[in-house]
Amino acid sequence: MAATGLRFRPGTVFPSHAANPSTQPYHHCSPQRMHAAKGRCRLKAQSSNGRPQISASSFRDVVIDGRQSEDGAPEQGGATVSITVVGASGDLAKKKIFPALFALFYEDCLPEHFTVFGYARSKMSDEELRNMISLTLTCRIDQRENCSDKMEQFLKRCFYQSGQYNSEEGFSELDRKLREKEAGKLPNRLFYLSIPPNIFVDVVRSASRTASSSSGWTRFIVEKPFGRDSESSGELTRSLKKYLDEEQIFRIDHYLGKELVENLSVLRFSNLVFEPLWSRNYIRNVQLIFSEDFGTEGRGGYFDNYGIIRDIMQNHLLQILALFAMETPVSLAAEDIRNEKVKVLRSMRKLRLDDVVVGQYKGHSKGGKSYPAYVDDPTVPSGSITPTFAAAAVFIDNARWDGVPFLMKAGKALHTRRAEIRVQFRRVPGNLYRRNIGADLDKATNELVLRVQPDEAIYLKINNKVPGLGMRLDSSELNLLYSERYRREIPDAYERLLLDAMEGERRLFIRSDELDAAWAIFTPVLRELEERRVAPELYPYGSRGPVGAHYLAANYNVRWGDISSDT
Ligand SMILES: NC(=O)C1=CN([C@@H]2O[C@H](COP(=O)(O)OP(=O)(O)OC[C@H]3O[C@@H](n4cnc5c(N)ncnc54)[C@H](OP(=O)(O)O)[C@@H]3O)[C@@H](O)[C@H]2O)C=CC1
Ligand SMILES: O=C1O[C@H](COP(=O)(O)O)[C@@H](O)[C@H](O)[C@H]1O
Repeated sequence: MAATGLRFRPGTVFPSHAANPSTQPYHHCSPQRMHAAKGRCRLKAQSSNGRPQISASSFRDVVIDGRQSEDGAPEQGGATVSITVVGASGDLAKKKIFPALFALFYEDCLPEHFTVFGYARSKMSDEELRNMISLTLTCRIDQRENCSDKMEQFLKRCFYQSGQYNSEEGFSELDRKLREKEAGKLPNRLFYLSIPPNIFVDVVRSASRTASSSSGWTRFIVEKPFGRDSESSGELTRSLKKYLDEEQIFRIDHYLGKELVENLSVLRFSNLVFEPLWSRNYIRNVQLIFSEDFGTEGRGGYFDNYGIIRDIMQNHLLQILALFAMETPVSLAAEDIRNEKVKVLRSMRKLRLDDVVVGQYKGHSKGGKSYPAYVDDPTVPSGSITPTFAAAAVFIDNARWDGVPFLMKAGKALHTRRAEIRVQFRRVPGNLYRRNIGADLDKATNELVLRVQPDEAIYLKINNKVPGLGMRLDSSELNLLYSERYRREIPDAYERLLLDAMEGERRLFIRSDELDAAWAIFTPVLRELEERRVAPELYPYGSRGPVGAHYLAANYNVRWGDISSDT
């Protein structure tokens, strides 16, 4: 396989190469497989914008004989990357970022010379940070061979700096320690802002002034929420751009790092059977569904200021929609893809209040167990009307999608945890088998389901003849269940995105014009919901959500796919 310019990740092979051990997807890292994995993680030579970059591969290439000093810091020569997790004491850092960094290290996807720093106000020694990280290692790696050895090696590369978020002294001290670890190598620095949004700008101001790399790149991964509406988002962008170029800002939407979402474009653009059907001519409606079987437990304080529309719909579901509906990009380069996504978003109608249903979960007892209401959370103001559930019908006013309802549904404390994309096709015109199907022809239409999580799968519902002498049809599934088809584990979204940020690959990060277009769709309705104090429909914790969602779908002659079947 040609390597230059292409991105090879562990497992990016076609089955026809399976006989060649050097290209086999590796499942777990035996020494031989580790060697193969190194190759696959490291072959990328250019970032999507075509600029030469100090990619992970370059580290390995430049430092041919790189050695570590006692404390794990790299020695002279070559390049290095320092990853500073700002807000290191927080929930996301512990739950996702450190485990993802360790998984990348374990898979040999990090550069030869790297250092991880935690930064937060909490007082902690390096040892305490290491202890914290090791205790919260609940990643996919923890059952693997050599995990504890690798963990020890990883922890040696982790350090901590305590400081205020608006303090140039704190970040100057960090800069001093970073320089020490960089030990004269070409320094590249990645800051991950895993902090509440009200301090994003403080951190960027202080860190960019005092802790930017002197000669390598400096990048900032910015977590959501990117504002509450068009105005605050615009303000945030303007403030960040006082200190950073757009090129340095990596706005993360972790749904874009999920395997099935990444696969959406492959499915569409590399299979002849799908793309010709991908329009209003054959597709009746598209459904984007997110549900969680737990409430806002522990995050109520943050959540109450945002609500489910801002937490899930305006970003995760809308990003999936844009990828789903975009025209074929000129190439797979980040700017080509983001150009197409922004065109779709700009073609969308502003969401109307009549096309939205909001809900909030209420307390519920079942089987002797009681489940709290949203407003029982002590961090939620009493009498809050913040929606924990929303359903919406959105439309793309362009030639491809004119009149096709895109239905979104997102909720917390529902009966199941699931994220999926459902594509319901039109009925077969003049269907020869209509007698066998019955009166409701819409029930017998094809449905393509991409289950993003859990149990990743792609399946297509088709009408099929039940074997036998008669002519009875049923709805059956052509099912690609990932756990059966692929032996390898699916990486966490944060692994992919962290690696991308280090490689300067922006394809899965949100550009500022995409963000503006996304807020333009939702801001008017969010304002109206708040100004009119629209009361959410209450639904019991653990239920399927408000019935209003069914009426909304029925207005467009749609049945929710996740309700009508349970598959
Ligand atoms: N947690 C999650 O599942 C997800 C989080 N996010 C986003 O990631 C970011 C981080 O989230 P999360 O880790 O949950 O946040 P936390 O509330 O855990 O905050 C992270 C750290 O920031 C510091 N901090 C907290 N509140 C304040 C404050 N008011 N002023 C100054 N510092 C504060 C604390 O560190 P210290 O006191 O030590 O300085 C804390 O450990 C947020 O933007 C969030 O929206 C996005 C998706 C999912
Ligand atoms: O961004 C967010 O996502 C999580 C759900 O992420 P998942 O990868 O576990 O599906 C959600 O719980 C949280 O409220 C939201 O802020």
